[in-house]
Parts: sequence; structure tokens; C-alpha cells
Amino acid sequence: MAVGLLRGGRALPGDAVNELELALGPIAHGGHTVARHEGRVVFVRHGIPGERVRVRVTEAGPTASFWRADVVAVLEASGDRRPHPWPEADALAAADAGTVPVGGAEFGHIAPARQRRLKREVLAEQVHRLAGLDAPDLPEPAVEAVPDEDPAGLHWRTRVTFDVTADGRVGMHPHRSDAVLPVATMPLAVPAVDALGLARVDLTGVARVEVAVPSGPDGRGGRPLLTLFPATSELDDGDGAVTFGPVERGGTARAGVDRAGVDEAGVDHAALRRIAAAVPGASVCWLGPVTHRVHALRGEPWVTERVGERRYRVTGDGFWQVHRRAPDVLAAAVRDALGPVDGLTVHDLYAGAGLFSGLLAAAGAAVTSVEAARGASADAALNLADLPAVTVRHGDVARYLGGPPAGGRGRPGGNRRTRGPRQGRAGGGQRRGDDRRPDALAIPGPADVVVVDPPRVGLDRRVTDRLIAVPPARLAYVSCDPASFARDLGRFRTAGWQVHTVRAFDLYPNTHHLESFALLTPPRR
Ligand SMILES: C[S@@+](CC[C@H](N)C(=O)[O-])C[C@H]1O[C@@H](n2cnc3c(N)ncnc32)[C@H](O)[C@@H]1O
Repeated sequence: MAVGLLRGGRALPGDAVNELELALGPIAHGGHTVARHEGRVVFVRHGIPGERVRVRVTEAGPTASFWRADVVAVLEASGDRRPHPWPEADALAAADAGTVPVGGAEFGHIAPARQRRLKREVLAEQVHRLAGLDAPDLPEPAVEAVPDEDPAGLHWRTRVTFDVTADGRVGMHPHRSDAVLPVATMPLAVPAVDALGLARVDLTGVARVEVAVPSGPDGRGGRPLLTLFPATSELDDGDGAVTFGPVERGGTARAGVDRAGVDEAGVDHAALRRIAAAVPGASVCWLGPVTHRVHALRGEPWVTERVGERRYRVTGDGFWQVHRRAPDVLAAAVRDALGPVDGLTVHDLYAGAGLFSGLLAAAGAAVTSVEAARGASADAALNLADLPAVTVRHGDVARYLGGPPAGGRGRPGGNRRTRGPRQGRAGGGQRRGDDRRPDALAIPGPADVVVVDPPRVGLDRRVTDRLIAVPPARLAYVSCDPASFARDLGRFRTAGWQVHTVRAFDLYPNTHHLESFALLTPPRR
């Protein structure tokens, strides 16, 4: 059988678009259901386990160990199927229109309660297979809905990355594709994002736009910040090569700007100013493609977030939790698991702008806050300046913990630029050469508590090894990826650690993503 329409520019010989009828089996990590065709596994998107569907094969090959496919018609629907709330991400509507859906809401056709049950199945399967934990170890409800969540799972994103189409329209990518399709709306985002009217703005001259909406007093959004990525930017798809430096007030790097407003680095300043003028409701900044510095165009190049009594400045594309309630929900999970921390020594690793550091230091802990992205670390220093018991360290966690040199491993686990739910951050910034000075930031001794909240890749093996070698009394692990989470729990369990609590939160409704939490303790010595 000759099969092979491959998205993302790859194609197989003898291409033909092939459609198959399949019975959909269980859910798999990554948002697919698992089906079989002539004995071969087919990962199917936009279905629900138990459905009978017609799919279009999107990636295949005679020798491929598995194929990928998208549902284009439902022959026997699950009772949990519902109309997709976002037209551009609706696979069935896209198939009818002869196109493909954008990514980012691959569970939108599923009733929210069933979405959470599917996420539980994924988490249970991962922690069983990779960490040897059984389903009874997972408390109910295994994936907790956010209090006061919209019933359809809409209006939660406070961070959105838009790409730009060849003709300058705001757009997004289909799953596993480099194509950019225009989008008119983004209903997963807080209403302030659509209210900017980006769909009416000519974005020619920029490659990407990140929108950050601070939580605001009512939790639904203050003045948004647009970060523009000039079209010449070498976009970072690697592990954490992007860091950004100090903000340049009003800086437009104008040296060498030609009469058309384009500078030596190819940044089209006239386009940046035109876009800023077209979005009067937002502060606007741009990220220098060479310097990785944030330049303010209008207003402050940061937003101010509030969590409880504390305020946090988050600059440019610095990391902040994406769901409007995520900071509260995760802070409560950490607080509930740890109990009183007054007088304890805490290391907050992968600390971002200092969310957990602020919480724990305000509760009386002596906190060291470690973050690799320069801008996020600068934000943390400012955000935590009123707390004398906090030390902010800028650097790679593996280096901070000391231990043996990297020995040729890849860069520290930077927060890969993804288009997933955790976008809107700067990558972890230490480059490989820094690993040759492994003890430069080594901590003096074990901590009472270590909090880790790594990017999707999870903990670098050196980090796990070092925590096992110099264990804290307790480890609180916050994770946005169930597979790396389960792998890391497995590594700790193999070393004799106990997992006391596993919780999971539905902080990414209408997507397959979930946030997990565990409290671990090392073996007694
Ligand atoms: C998931 S975010 C968590 C941030 C913070 N805990 C919060 O909740 O706001 C992960 C953070 O780790 C940082 N990071 C990624 N790789 C790192 C590394 N190797 N060392 C230190 N920080 C790193 C990223 O820049 C990002 O700010």
C-alpha cells in the first residue's frame, strides 16, 4: 500500500493521500489514541477511545514502525464527543473545508470530564511503566479541575504565541508542521487576547508575537504586553540558547538603520512601529535577534503578576505559568505538601521569576532561587528583593548542584521553545562551555527542601544523580510532562526514595497536557 502525505515538508515516494477506517483503542501520551491497521500501530489525533472513525494518514511509510493519522469523519461517535469550541482547531470542520486544524486544542472535541479521565489514564500508564507506581497510588480525582474553570475549558491562557503567515496575518501551526495557518480567534485565551484585534493587524516584518496578559485584579487580565520577534530572528528551537539581557529603555538599536527603517541585523523598525501603533491597547516590546535584549516600544516591557499578597515582574518573554489560576493552584499544592517551612533551608530550582521562592521565603524559609535565563533571573532578583532570606543565583541547575562535569552531554535542559502550553518564557541560558566549571556554583550542603519545576524535558540526569548523592530531606517535584516526570520518579525510586503524594491538575483544558506534582523523600541513612 502506497501511503504518504507528510506534513512539514517531508514526503514519501509514490505519495497518495490515503484514508482508512479504524477502531480507536486507548489514549497514549502526546494526545493520540492508538489504533491498528494490518498489525501496524497508527497514532490517531482528534479521536476518542472506542470510536470508529475514518482517518487521513499523515505520516507513514512501508517500513515505518508506526503511522500517524488525523480523524476526518466519525462513523460511531463516543458519548463524550462534543462540538469543538475553536473553529480553526476543529479537525472535522477542517477536513470538510479541505484543510487541516491548527494545533493547541487537540482535546477540544471531548467533554471536559472525559478529557481529565484520559489524562489520568496517561499519567497512570506513565508512572506505572516508568516508575513502578500503580493506579491505587494515584489519589482521586487524579486530575483535578481548576476551581471556577469555564465549563467548556475556555479563557484560561494568559500567554499565547502566535506565528505569522507569509502574508503577514496572525496564525498558528498545525500539529507537526512548519506551515502557518491564519487564526481569527483564540478562545482558550483570556478574552483580553482576542480583544487586541491582532487578526486585523498587518504583522509583516515579524516572525512571531507573544502575548502576555497579567492576571489583573479580577483574574481576567490587565494591560497586555506584546513581545515582537523580528522576522530576521534566528528563532531558538534548541535547548535554551535564548537568554535575554537587560531591558534597553526605548532602545531601538538604531545604528545602521537605512532609510526604509531596516537596521544592520535586518530588523524592520518601521514595521515594529507600525504594529505597535495598530495595537493601542497593549504595551509593546521587541526582542533583539542578535543581542537577545528586550527593547521597549511602548509602555513597560514587562507585566506585573499578583499571587496572594506578592507581586512579580515578568519581563518580555520570561516564563510565567500559562493558566490564569496556575500560580495559585501550584503554590497551594507546594504549600499543602510541605506544611510549615519556617526556618527551613530551601533550594528552588528552575525558579523562573521566583514564584515558589517568594511563597516559601514569605513563609519563613531561607531560599536559594536558581534560574538559568538571564532575564527571568533578573526579574527574580527584583521580585524577591524585599525578602532578606532569599539568594538569587543565575545559572544552570546542574552546575549549581556541582558534581562531575557534563562529559560531552548536551546543553543543560533548557526550556525548549515550544508552541505548547508552557510557551512564553526564555530558555535556560548556560552554554556548554560553562559546564567545564562544574563547581562554580556548588551548594555547600544538603537542603531541608528542594523544589524542582523543570521544563518539559524533566531533570537532567546529572541533577537527579546529584540530588540522590546529596539528598534534601524532602523533594517537591512540579512537572508539565507526565513522561519525564514518571521517568524521574523512577530514577528516584530505584535509588530507594519514597513517593508520598502524586497530584495532577488540569491546567491546560482542551489540550492533552497536564501538570503533575509529587512529594518525595530519600531513604534513611
Ligand atoms: C517550568 S518553568 C518554572 C518556573 C517557575 N518555577 C514558575 O513556576 O514560574 C522552568 C524554568 O526553568 C528554567 N530553566 C530551564 N533549564 C534550566 C537549567 N538547566 N537550569 C536552570 N534553569 C533552567 C527556564 O528558564 C524556566 O524559567
